[in-house]
Amino acid sequence: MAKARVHELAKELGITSKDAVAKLQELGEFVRSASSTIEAPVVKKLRDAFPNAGAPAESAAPKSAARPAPKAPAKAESAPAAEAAAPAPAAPAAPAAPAAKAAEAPAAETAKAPAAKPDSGSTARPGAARPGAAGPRPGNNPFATSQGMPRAGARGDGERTPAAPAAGSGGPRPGGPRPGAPRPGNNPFASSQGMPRAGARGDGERPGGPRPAAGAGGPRPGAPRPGGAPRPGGAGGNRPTPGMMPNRTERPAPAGRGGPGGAGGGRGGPGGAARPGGAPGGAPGGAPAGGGFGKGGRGRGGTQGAFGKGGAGRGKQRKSKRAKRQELEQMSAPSLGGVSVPRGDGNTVVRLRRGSSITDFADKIEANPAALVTVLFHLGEMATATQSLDEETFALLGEELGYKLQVVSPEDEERELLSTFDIDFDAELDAEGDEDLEARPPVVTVMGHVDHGKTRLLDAIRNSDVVAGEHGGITQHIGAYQVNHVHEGEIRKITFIDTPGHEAFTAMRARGAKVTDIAILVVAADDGVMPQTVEALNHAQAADVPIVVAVNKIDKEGANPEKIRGQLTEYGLVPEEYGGETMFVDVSARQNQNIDALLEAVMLTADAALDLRANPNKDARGIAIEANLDKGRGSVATVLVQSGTLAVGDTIVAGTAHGRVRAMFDDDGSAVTEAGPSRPVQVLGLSSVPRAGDTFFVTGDERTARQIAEKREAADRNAALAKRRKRISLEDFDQAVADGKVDTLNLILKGDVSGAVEALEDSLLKIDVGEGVQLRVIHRGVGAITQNDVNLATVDSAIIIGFNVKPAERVAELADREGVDMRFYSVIYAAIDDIELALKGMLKPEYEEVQLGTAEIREIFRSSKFGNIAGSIVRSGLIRRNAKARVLRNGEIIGDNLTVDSLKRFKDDATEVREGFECGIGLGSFNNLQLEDIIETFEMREKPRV
Ligand SMILES: Nc1nc2c(ncn2[C@@H]2O[C@H](COP(=O)(O)OP(=O)(O)OP(=O)(O)O)[C@@H](O)[C@H]2O)c(=O)[nH]1
Repeated sequence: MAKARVHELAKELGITSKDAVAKLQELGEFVRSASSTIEAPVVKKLRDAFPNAGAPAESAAPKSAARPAPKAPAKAESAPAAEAAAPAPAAPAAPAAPAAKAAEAPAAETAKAPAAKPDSGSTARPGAARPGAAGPRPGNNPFATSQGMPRAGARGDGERTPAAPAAGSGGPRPGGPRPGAPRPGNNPFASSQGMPRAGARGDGERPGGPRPAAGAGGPRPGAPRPGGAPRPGGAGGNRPTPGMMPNRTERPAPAGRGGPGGAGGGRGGPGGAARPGGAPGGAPGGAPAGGGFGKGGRGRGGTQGAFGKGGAGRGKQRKSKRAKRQELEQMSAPSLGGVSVPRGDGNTVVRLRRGSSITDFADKIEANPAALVTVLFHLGEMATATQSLDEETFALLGEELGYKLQVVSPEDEERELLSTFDIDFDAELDAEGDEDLEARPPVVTVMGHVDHGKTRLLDAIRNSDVVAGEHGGITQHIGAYQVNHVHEGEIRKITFIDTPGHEAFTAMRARGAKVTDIAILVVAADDGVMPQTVEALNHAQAADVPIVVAVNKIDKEGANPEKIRGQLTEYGLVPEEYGGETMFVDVSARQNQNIDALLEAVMLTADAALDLRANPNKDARGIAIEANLDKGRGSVATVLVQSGTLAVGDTIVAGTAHGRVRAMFDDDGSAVTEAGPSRPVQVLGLSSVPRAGDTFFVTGDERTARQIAEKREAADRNAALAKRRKRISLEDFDQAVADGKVDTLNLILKGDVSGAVEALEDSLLKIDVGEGVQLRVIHRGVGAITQNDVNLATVDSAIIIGFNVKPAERVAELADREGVDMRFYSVIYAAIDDIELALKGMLKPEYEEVQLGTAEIREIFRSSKFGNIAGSIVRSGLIRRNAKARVLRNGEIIGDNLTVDSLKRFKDDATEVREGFECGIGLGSFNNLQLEDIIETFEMREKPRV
């Protein structure tokens, strides 16, 4: 049967064109007007709907499940077939009838499948049996589960008039083993919003593609297709996504034509396999969405006209122009969720920093972030514009929009940034030959459990310096020092980072900086291996840093160095005397006993395990270890030169600080003019204070240094914005487990007294955590929460529990910046309860109302379509679209639980409007508005727990 125009067919059937259009719409076919062309299956559908003029209409449905089936799949794996198969006695056959003959076999199979296995897939679903559901709604398809709900849903949407219930409404169908239901893709709002998605997607070409159709609550990408029954048109559906992309993006113009769309879609199902052109199905599939939204757009245009501007005539003209423009836009940029977003061609590369947000992405493609949020929403993911997204989500979004997203690590980004200044350290290193390299001292960090003697040991080591006092200077703490040690008759230098503990280490590691060559693990012989000992060694091992064990306090009674050796063996540190590779040295920091032997062990380990060489004959590169702002001297930074030689007068950039080296000092306060590899020096002259772990290097000129610093600063600012989210929080722990992101809840406990910390830890460890989840206390301590705790939490995605303690200065800010969840309790049980609930996934965030702003109604515009629009002036704060709202009249609430459905500044949609400005506010169906009413808007924000 050939294509026909609606009015021709109407004539043939002896009905009016209007009736024909109405009937088609009722049947779920979208036709724009009587002159629209409709495809053969739709023609047949219409004929069937008017039995007098043609085929019997109602015959198929009530009969056996198998019988109508052959006809089904044409309608896109599809509703009608489903209805036919469904036990619904009242299921009208009409939609089934036009099915394409080509698809008989698969359809039959599909149709039979449910019959044979009553518990499988869709037939079991009560939804299938609903008489109402079996109606002409194409999407409401009992087959859908086996055939790919999304597809069915999408198709239905594609063909349906905008008013028709979306296929996606199948989502909440009761019961039924529908695997799609609980998935994230199962968008509760899908029923109305699935439509554009399906359209945009052009489902005819990608039945059940791996994308979740919002409307259908369908499988997330990669999700196993439920049911497993062969899908009609499955071949098309199985086509790889990339193949679909170009189709989608290059979809040709007929997007606006609903009628053919439906038909094309119909063919698309069974034909999908054989027909290379997804386009016929796809393009028209897009049509209804476009049409639907175009219409919406015009409607909105009308409302805009109503608000304040222009006469009716002009308004009308503008409307139609706008409609036309929208139509055009829809053709070239198919919409998803009713928004238009600039699209890539499938290969357009967009580079984003790790931790970027939708806003960052929007900036790159010059799109509206809100539009991207909507698109993502339709892909089954919810995110706010500023929330940073993971790579997977970006990939999903990018693929949908035709972009290839590359997530760049901070290291890569730094490399890129520097390459714009023609700086390439990798190439520089590659170019260095053996002849350029000279031995450099090892850099050592001392780590260990609290009170095991780290500080004391560092002091003892420093005092062991064979040439100490040479300069007669006064020892200063600058964050690192060098000692001279006689090794094999030769004076050798060793550099010590003298901030004991993991502090420096974790802080720098968190920034990806590698400073330490060797770690000395201090263990008190009278105490033994403690949690922080283990943690320290874990850190060192994770960073691939060889360890020398200093068994300290051997002077003490009850010291048992052998026990320490035995204990550490369990952690993979096997003493040399036991045949292992780790050197253990028994020392007494207090009595300066065996310190030389310890340094000897460090030298031996360094010589054995490491190639400690660097080129001193070039501009210096290194790392900032410590920095502070001195009242008199300005920024004072201790840097460790890693290669090259730093000289007074050099221009350097360190993190976001830059400047010319005005003066340098070493750890005994002596002025230094030059510092070679592994030498720590205090540097004066920087513009600001770098952070521990920031890299520094010498640049040719000050301008370059400044520009690099500025670029880094901008990048940091963006990253900080994007990172304003919790790495892991108690509330989302359960979800993170479900997503497979974590399987361990790492905790850091800090309390005011050790008894409380221990009690808390004991109780926590007794919690029945359930299967597949672990609870681990990675660090505990007495005292305020420190930056180090936050750094540790950052590295290990831990949550910090403070019991009767508060964070130290600047720590709260750091935690916020790094997205570390900190919680404070003063009752142990409250902490235990929260953790327990989090582990069970029951700790739900508490929200509080935060007022955003108020607006006063100055004028009311009545619109039959959109309800009343309140022409208002914002009196305080701001009015934001989608915010919650209530209406007050003389101080009394006359409407509550409302939403700012639409917000406009004159004719333009606005996301928010600030104090003093006029705007048009639509509150959905709430129409009880009067002049001078106050519209109060607010937001529900997560309440911090106490
Ligand atoms: N008897 C004895 N006591 C020691 C020795 N080394 C350190 N101590 C004592 O142990 C206590 C803790 O020493 P610190 O050096 O402060 O320990 P720390 O590991 O730096 O402690 P935190 O900074 O709190 O992590 C002090 O009272 C030291 O005097 C030792 O070799 N023998």
